[in-house]
Amino acid sequence: MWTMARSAASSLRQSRRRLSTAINGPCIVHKRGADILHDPWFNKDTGFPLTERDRLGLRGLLPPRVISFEQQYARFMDSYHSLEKNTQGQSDKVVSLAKWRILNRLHDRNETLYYRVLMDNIKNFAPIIYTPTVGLVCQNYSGLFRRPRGMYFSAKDKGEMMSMIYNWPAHEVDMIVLTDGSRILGLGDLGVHGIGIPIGKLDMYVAAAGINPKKILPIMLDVGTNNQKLLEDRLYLGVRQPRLEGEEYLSIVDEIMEAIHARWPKAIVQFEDFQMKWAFETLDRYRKRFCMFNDDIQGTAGVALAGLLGTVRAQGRPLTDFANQKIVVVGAGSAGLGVLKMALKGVSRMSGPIADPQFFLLDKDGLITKERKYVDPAASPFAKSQGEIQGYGLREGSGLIEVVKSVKPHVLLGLSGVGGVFNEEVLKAMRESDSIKPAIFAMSNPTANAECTAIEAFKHAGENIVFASGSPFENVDLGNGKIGHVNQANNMYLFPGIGLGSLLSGARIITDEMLQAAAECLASYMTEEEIQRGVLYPSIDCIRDITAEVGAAVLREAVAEEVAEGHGHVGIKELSHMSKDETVEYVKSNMWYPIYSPLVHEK
Ligand SMILES: NC(=O)C1=CN([C@@H]2O[C@H](COP(=O)(O)OP(=O)(O)OC[C@H]3O[C@@H](n4cnc5c(N)ncnc54)[C@H](O)[C@@H]3O)[C@@H](O)[C@H]2O)C=CC1
Ligand SMILES: CC(=O)C(=O)O
Ligand SMILES: [Mg+2]
Repeated sequence: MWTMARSAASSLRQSRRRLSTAINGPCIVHKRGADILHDPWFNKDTGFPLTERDRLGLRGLLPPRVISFEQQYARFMDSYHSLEKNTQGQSDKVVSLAKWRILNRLHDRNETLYYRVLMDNIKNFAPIIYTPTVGLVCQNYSGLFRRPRGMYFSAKDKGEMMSMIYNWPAHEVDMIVLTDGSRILGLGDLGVHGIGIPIGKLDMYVAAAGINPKKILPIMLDVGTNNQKLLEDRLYLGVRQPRLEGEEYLSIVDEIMEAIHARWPKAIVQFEDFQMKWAFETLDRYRKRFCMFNDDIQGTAGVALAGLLGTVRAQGRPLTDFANQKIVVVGAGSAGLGVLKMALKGVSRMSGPIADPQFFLLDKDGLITKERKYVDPAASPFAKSQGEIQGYGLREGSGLIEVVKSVKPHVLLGLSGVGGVFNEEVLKAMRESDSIKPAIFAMSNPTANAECTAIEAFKHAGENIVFASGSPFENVDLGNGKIGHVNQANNMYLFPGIGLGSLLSGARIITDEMLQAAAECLASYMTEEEIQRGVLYPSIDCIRDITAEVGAAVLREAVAEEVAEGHGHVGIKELSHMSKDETVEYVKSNMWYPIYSPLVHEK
């Protein structure tokens, strides 16, 4: 299946142009008057037509003039551009937070308008509501907090979660992103402040996958924090106690999972930014019982694999050559190990099982080998034996520069969370890579934690590299009329499609094959011409289209594997009779699109 379907790519190009604009039907609302104006799900601000104002008891509660959606949109964008102008010259932090605030105020007030401006300006706004600014927001959460968003379950709620879950006002929930705040991006344990991440991820679900914002739910599971600074902060909003551990911790996660499942048995749960030990343990514990996945392990792996296959194509080699690529992965955490696990599977699918894949794994203590006293079980398949590294003159704990100099890798991939670890010396050593187009993936987030910047990579490693980063960087002007293209290797290209495809198939569980299908779909999205220019991933402007394709691929795989049960009125029989194109259309037609729907009051 690992082939590049050129015709598929060109039909995708066409479908990118006809963005699905499903008309939303009327919306039932159980409130009236000021309660509607104060509910961002239903509020249209000055956009309520006069007849609706009469029907809903709004007459007199708004200025008389009706402002159209387009006018409201233009007014917001004007305010946004004024803010950009007025904050010129101020620090990045001040500007980013000011932009986040203006978007957040709109989010709090009018979700339809918020999601439309987000969708239409995704390239400019994703860096604000998602990485990197979301990291800054989490770090400053206590100070920025104005009103809650999502649900908060804490260690103090043990035994109560089954009833608490019914406090959420929406009857239907499709998509949940759950965190315990223990590893927020590369920023470490941020405790309850980590809620910003599920919020940002779910914003991407709405913008990219068209999940109805009334059916999303960010959840913070606050089991304490080991961040001393937060524990000592008198304004810290979370539980001021060290993190629960062991069985005590797991029993809390069990409880929330049972509560979610009891109220919304078909909801998809995305685990996000759990520290490694719990990321793997909870994935193993729940993946056969609930429809869930871990984005950092599984979503990241698929995105990285798609990029790695792109680098093989960029060298003009057949995909089967993937088995011969020398890949150095820096960071043996949930993300790095997820990538290697999926890459190993990819290699054996393409070339059959091979004894010693050319993968070299480093953590904070250097190269991981079988000589090491303790190797995490998830990392042990990638620990090198003496025999495998002898020829390279390497040993247990060899440093990064030593490894790069002796291995001459085709790919250097960072998921360490450590900013600048790909220093000048390391990048210069990549000039001796055995690849004609060495690849540098600095995937850690947010920007300050990237292993190197785009400018550093092109400057030190050479102009012939392909470069990808987890957080966005500008393309690099190489000064000779050429541009160094910057890719964003971020799991945002997959998680919305994984969630959407699982939802629309009514999957009982999310299998490895469904994730593999998602990765394959992303891998085959780019044309040969794009790949040759070093463009490994689509522009974020196309994220809704790529998500529809990924969603369809996941759905079809769920059906093929007989884990699908159908969704709404569309049963398994209908799903299994859909052609590939029909599946894509079906997925698109289920995407929510932000327009004002007529509101119908029902008691
Ligand atoms: N671009 C993307 O889509 C994604 C990026 N990430 C990023 O990856 C980073 C790591 O995430 P996790 O694996 O979950 O974290 P983790 O905490 O589980 O693992 C970090 C790993 O890096 C290693 N490390 C630390 N310092 C190092 C050094 N100086 N040299 C080599 N290795 C070092 C640690 O020993 C550990 O193995 C974070 O910054 C996160 O934002 C994670 C998921 C997706
Ligand atoms: C992108 C993401 O999931 C992370 O950095 O953790
Ligand atoms: Mg994450």
